[in-house]
Amino acid sequence: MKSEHIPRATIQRLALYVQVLETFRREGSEVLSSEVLAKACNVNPSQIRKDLAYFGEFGVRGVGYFVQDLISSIKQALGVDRVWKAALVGVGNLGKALLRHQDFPRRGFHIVGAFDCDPFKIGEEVSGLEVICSRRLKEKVEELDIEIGLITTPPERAQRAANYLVDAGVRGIINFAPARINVPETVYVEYVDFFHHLYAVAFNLNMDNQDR
Ligand SMILES: NC(=O)c1ccc[n+]([C@@H]2O[C@H](COP(=O)([O-])OP(=O)(O)OC[C@H]3O[C@@H](n4cnc5c(N)ncnc54)[C@H](O)[C@@H]3O)[C@@H](O)[C@H]2O)c1
Repeated sequence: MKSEHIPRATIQRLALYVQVLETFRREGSEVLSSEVLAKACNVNPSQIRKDLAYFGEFGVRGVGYFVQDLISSIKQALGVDRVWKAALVGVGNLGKALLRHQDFPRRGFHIVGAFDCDPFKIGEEVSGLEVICSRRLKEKVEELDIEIGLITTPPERAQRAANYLVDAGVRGIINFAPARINVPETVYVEYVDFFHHLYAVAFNLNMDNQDR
């Protein structure tokens, strides 16, 4: 892999390529031309070549990409060809839905700890996991080898949840709560908020309506 900085947009496109390639694989395709892959991903073929070039040489001139090989190579490049253990903090509506979602283990992300601060929830079982008091995060992160934290608390509690995770040694956080969190530079945070997508759709519909 080249040591230069890989843009975030490239990482996001690589995830998209895997998603599209897996669909082709399910449908029985073994080889794909770069044009077909590019069209399905809604990018141009040179963009795909540029993105893949960060990680090595892929594809055969005049043939295209071998679907399974490319999926394996991209997953290896992204570091998702292994199991990652995660903790979820905030076992409410969203937290429970994520805990019950079968795609996490299927894709190599095992949520092995569920934490909450509500005494009525502590001890409850959700999707085979006992809800544990968030004060015990540090102990459990060490015991269970947890590397990723998912925050699904109310926004005003997200910083506290992040503090628990950082203090426990977690270096990767996905924050589903609509709040920015402060963490040390060594901790990587991703924010997920479907309202951002709804805003984008609403904005575009609004623009279309104004053009009519
Ligand atoms: N990212 C998205 O697209 C998206 C979608 C829906 C909801 N959300 C957000 O997800 C969050 C959860 O929503 P919900 O409907 O599940 O809320 P909820 O009230 O049902 O659940 C929140 C849970 O967090 C727990 N909690 C509070 N403080 C805590 C702390 N310090 N440590 C551990 N647990 C703590 C509460 O006891 C509760 O069980 C909210 O911030 C909401 O805005 C995001």
